[in-house]
This record gives sequence, C-alpha cells and structure tokens, in this order.
Amino acid sequence: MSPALPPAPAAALPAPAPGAEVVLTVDNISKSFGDNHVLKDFSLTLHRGENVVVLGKSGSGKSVLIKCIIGLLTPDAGTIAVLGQPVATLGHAALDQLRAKVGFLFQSNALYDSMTVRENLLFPLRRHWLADHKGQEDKLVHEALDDVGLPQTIDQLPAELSGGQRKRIALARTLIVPPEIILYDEPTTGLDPVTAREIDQLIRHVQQKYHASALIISHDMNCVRLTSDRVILLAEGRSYAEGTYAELLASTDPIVHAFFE
Ligand SMILES: Nc1ncnc2c1ncn2[C@@H]1O[C@H](COP(=O)(O)OP(=O)(O)OP(=O)(O)O)[C@@H](O)[C@H]1O
Repeated sequence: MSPALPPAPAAALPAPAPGAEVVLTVDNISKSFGDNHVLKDFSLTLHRGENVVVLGKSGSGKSVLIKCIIGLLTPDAGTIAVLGQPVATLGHAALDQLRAKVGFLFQSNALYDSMTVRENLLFPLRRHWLADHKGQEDKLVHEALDDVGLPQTIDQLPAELSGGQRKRIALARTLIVPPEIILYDEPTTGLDPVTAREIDQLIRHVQQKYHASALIISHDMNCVRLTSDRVILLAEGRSYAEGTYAELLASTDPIVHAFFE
C-alpha cells in the first residue's frame, strides 16, 4: 500500500500580492492554422508560487497554448516570456537551459517503457545536472519518489504500475530537477475520481513544498476547483473570463456558466 500523501489545503491560496514576481507572461499571442484562428490576442500572467488553471472546451487551443509556451510552436503575433526570457528569440542552448527550469507533466506521462522507475528518474538528472550532482543521484531519486508517495516502485517498470501511479512517477521525474514552473497537461484525464483527487492533492503539495508556479490545463471541474488559485477561461481564442473558481462559479455569463453545469 502507498504511504499516505501529505495533507494539502482544498481551498485556493490568497491572491498574489500586488507586485508579486511574474514568472510567465503570455502577451497578446495569436496563432492560426490556415483559416483556423485558434488563439486571438490571448494573454495571461503567472506569478511565483501561484497555480493558474486554463480552462477551455475541447479544441479551444489549450494544447496550442502550451506548445507556444515551451517553444514547440511559434505564435504568429505577440510575445511569451518565461522567467523573464522571450522564448521566440532564444537559441537552442538557451532554450534548453530554460527548459531545465520548467517541468512538463505530459498527458501521456511520457515514461520510457523499457526503463525502470529509477532509470526514468535518472534520465533528466543526467541530462541537466550531471556535473553538479554526481554522487547524489540515488538520494535525489529516493526524495522524488517519497514526494509522490511511491518509494517502493523504484525497481518496477511503468507497465507494472497503475495509471495513477504512472502519473505520480511522471510527476516525480518532473520534480527531480526542481522546476520553477510546472506545466500540467490534463493531469487527471483518464483517472478514476479517487485517483484524480489524489493527483489534485499532490499538485497542491508540490506547490507548497517547492513554491513552484503551475499552469494547469484542464476541463475536469473538480481538478479546477481543488488546484487553482486563479482560473482563466480560454474561449473564442482569448482570455474570455478570469477569476477564482468561486468568482467564475458565480458568473451569469452563459459561456462561463456552461462549464459549471
Ligand atoms: N499542428 C497543427 N496543425 C493544424 N491545426 C492544428 C495544429 N495543432 C492544433 N491545431 C488545431 O488547433 C485547434 C486547437 O487544438 P488544441 O489541441 O490546442 O485544442 P485543445 O483545447 O487542447 O483540445 P483538447 O481539450 O481536446 O485536447 C484545433 O482546431 C486543432 O485542429
């Protein structure tokens, strides 16, 4: 049995103080594919230590947004700055350095099937931190597994784990090189409700322990409620509405309201 996860608050944290450090700025970006204008002047800011959920229906452009943030797609207009650095102007080496500070939890988890949990966790460590952390690998692997409550899985293969366990191992792999920003792509999709709530709890735990900022893409309303300090509704290609979960819940706008029915 997995050890109990650390307790985490269910409620949103207080809003960031005015002037809190901004770690991610998406400024009026547009992205089209032919006649399909997916993002139209979309903007957001993420502060240090804050969890922001981008909520949007299927096909609204959430994945396109994430791909623009990590530099896999280039916006047609507008700018994106991650930790103060404008993504579009960075060369390969600078982008690689920046990516070491940004953890990405893929919807598919993206674990290597032929590698054990230990080997999966060592992978980013060897890629980004080889010189600095030689000799500490084992300790760091154990710490990351303790963080997600799965120390006993260290020698197992991903195929031997449940969907929820694989998600937690993928998160441990993201945490092993401590990120300043974590991007969560649909973190609870495909999980049963109980396991999904464990992942929500873990997202809050990670926020508190690492004081990392998180941008969470989701349309699971329980995940939105439990993990967000602030919610941005992506509709019609733009930031259609923004506020705490409770503020959006109270909205009478039909497009906002439709998410809470
Ligand atoms: N590389 C691409 N080439 C052409 N069109 C694309 C490309 N990537 C995304 N699109 C289009 O952009 C739109 C938004 O797609 P996106 O995957 O961002 O939606 P989403 O909000 O993440 O949806 P879901 O919740 O279903 O994952 C869709 O109409 C999609 O077909």
